[in-house]
Amino acid sequence: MDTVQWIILVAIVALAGLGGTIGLVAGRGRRQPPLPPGGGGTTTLERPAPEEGDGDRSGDVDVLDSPTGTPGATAEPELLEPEAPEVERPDASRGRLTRLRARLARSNNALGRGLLELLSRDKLDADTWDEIEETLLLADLGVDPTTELIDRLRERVTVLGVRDTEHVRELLREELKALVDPGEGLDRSLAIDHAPGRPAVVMVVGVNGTGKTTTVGKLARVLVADDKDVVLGAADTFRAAAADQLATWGDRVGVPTIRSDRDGADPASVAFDAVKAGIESEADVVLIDTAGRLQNKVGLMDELGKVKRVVEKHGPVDEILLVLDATTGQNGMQQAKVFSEVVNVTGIVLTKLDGTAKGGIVVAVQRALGVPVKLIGLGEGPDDLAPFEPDAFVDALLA
Ligand SMILES: Nc1nc2c(ncn2[C@@H]2O[C@H](COP(=O)(O)OP(=O)(O)OP(=O)(O)O)[C@@H](O)[C@H]2O)c(=O)[nH]1
Repeated sequence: MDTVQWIILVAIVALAGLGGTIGLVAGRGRRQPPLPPGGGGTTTLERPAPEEGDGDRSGDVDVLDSPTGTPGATAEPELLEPEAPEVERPDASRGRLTRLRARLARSNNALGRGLLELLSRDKLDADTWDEIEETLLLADLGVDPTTELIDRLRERVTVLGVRDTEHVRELLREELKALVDPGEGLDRSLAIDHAPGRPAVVMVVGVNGTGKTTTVGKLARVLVADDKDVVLGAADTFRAAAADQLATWGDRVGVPTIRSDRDGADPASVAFDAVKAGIESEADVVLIDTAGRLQNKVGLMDELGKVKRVVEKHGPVDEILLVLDATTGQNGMQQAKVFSEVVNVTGIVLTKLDGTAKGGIVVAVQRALGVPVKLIGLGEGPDDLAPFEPDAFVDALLA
């Protein structure tokens, strides 16, 4: 080959190489989908803030956002499809308390072990009974239940002369069980069976910081694990982060969240839209998170009362769950009373029972409100919420 032929050959090879590179770059560019609106991979779409008191609007719920939903119309929908986030399959709710029992037993060690030790002493004198009383009061059992328990135990242990540890444990178990589950027709099931044409509506109320939003998120997972279609309503519009937090819980299990993008928007309107979206999507359950500022009772009453009234335009609210932080003791009892005067509480959720030796609060709060504990929170993990089962609870206390 002479020089001219060499130059022509090198030029052809160089051009072919350049063409290939351009092709690869262009191809990669086409396959790269643009970020979904808002970026960051979140799929929560936000609605304009509703007008104050404008609850009864129709046709404007355009915000049923879901990780599996499709964003707004585009010329090339296949290029704009966001990557579907991984949807988790939560643990089944059955038997959860048994699984989480070790946490309850650990934190309430002082109660169960302490009582058993005291009751197994050779001599059950007045001082020992005082110590037993103190242990029960420290566990927040409340004065009346403590007196009742001591009277009954005194009678059975002293009079019958029961001494061996197994027998004492059995008597204590029976007496604690009688207090935790007084058998006055306390129905611990959640009212989550939807009526024809509308979902069951569950409102979750409580002071901020008690674990309300977390509980709504965990409860959504319990329901999803039980094959329910759920819609979340972020009616805690007082703190914008609360709606973000709720939407994140929902996203993880493929549950849509209805929210407003405006801080301080009308909570009743958001709750109304959530139920409306639940009806339209034929959901089984709508869970509504609310704000619980306790600045004064009148303000709270106005806000929660309005949310309930507006939601009831769609049909009755089936369940009102009051979330109480078990670590707050008597303070929590005070909150419970205020809330129960404001709304008709139908069930109690006791959170943070993993971090307190005050398991006796279950008895105290049921007595004070005449309403059953239906769920308990036993940790910060997503599946650390369990249906309350009196037998498993008492067994854990005495483990
Ligand atoms: N250890 C423990 N922590 C919990 C439990 N439930 C909730 N928490 C924690 O309590 C803190 C407050 O929970 P939130 O759900 O934000 O409380 P909130 O009542 O909704 O408060 P706002 O978001 O301000 O309305 C969070 O750090 C939760 O992880 C529980 O059962 N055990």
